[in-house]
Amino acid sequence: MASVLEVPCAATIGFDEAQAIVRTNSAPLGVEQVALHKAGRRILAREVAARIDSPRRDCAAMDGYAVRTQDLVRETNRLSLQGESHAGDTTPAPLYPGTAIRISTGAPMPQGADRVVVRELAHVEGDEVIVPRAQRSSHVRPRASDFACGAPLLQPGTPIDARAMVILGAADVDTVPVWRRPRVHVLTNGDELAAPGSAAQDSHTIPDSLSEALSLMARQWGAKPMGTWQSPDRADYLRAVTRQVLADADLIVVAGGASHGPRDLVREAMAPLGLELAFAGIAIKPGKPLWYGTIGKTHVLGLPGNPTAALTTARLFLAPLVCQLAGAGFNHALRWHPRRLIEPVGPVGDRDEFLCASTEDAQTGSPTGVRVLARQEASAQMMLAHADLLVERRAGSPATGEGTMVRCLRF
Ligand SMILES: Nc1nc2c(c(=O)[nH]1)N[C@H]1C(S)=C(S)[C@@H](COP(=O)(O)OP(=O)(O)OC[C@H]3O[C@@H](n4cnc5c(N)ncnc54)[C@H](O)[C@@H]3O)O[C@H]1N2
Ligand code: MOO
Repeated sequence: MASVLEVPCAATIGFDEAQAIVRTNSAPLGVEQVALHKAGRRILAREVAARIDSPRRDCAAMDGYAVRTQDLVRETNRLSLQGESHAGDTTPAPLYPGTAIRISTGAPMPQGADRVVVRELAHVEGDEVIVPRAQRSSHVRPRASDFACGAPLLQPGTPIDARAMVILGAADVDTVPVWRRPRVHVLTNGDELAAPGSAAQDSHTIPDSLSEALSLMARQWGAKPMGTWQSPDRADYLRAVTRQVLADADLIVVAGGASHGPRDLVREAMAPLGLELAFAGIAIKPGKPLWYGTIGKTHVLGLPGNPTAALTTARLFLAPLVCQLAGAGFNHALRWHPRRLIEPVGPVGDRDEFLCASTEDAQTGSPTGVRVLARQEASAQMMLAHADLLVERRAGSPATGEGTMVRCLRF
């Protein structure tokens, strides 16, 4: 990467190039072994193999009677009842010709039995059970028919969700190798900022609406939030905070102070700490002042201060960067999908646009439609209440009518 001093702040690159730079500069951080009960939402780093067969033995799939198919050749068949087998029992006694054993779902099949007659089809008379001719299903779950001991269960990169938890638990796994979570610090800056709840008493301030939002977004995509820090527009203060958080930051997210105002000091403040800038300025709307670099091994992502611009660019860059560092892969956060515009949109200028939009049912009633919100303002915040999607429109695209397919990303 070039030094901060070599790259003019006005340098503007395209969206795809900027994403490629962030992606290729970042990699998963390292592997740690974590107890299963703490592994929820983490990303599997290595393949995990089953430690046991499932089922462990041939077992009953239904409550009923374990029998031999050869004993069920007539329309009705009378068998002598000989004991029981329940889930958790040790191996039951073997089944002899002409006999049946009462069995419950999940219980081991007695040796010699090859099918279960469901309770509903049988009736008991004294110490005998009367069962019909063999039906199509044997209602037996063969040993290792779900998975065998040693079988690979989940591929590296799999997020450990509730479904993955079932599989890992079933395979008797108690610890799993997962990628380390990126430790993220959020740094907002501006003389005007005050913590939410404390702005009303001072009319010169505005609430800092980004600290908690960015911290939450980072956490939602797999980061470990380490703290939020507020700085006035002072280079010495910004530098001191940065120096302090560098001790345990994999990623510093900065909001504000990204453009060219006399008080946009963040990059200048970080330069003496070794900031290596990869880009500053990108041809997208909103988010033109976005910048990215590293200080040693720490990634630094600079978002514009306008809140909707900050959140939009965070969704496009912070979310995939966190996913990349957390082992889920950059594109895990970039699941673009097509939707049909339900209203026309205007032409696009010379920057790619990412528009706040809302999911709308198309006239067919299928939830595939999208409505681009009317007033797109990088500084507006209320618009976010309705924006559950971002719509991508490439630079130079003409106005387009209702019904056109556009690429969308969950916001
Ligand atoms: N001469 C130019 N001026 C501006 C340009 C430009 O290219 N040339 N870009 C504009 C664009 S686009 C944006 S976006 C803004 C962003 O600039 P900064 O990142 O330097 O942001 P600030 O100046 O610090 O703040 C902008 C705006 O956002 C408010 N803000 C900042 N942080 C927060 C926060 N944590 N919570 C709530 N609101 C915040 C701040 O009060 C300002 O109103 O610059 C344009 N200017
Ligand atoms: O690009 Mo700025 O991010 O318009 O608001």
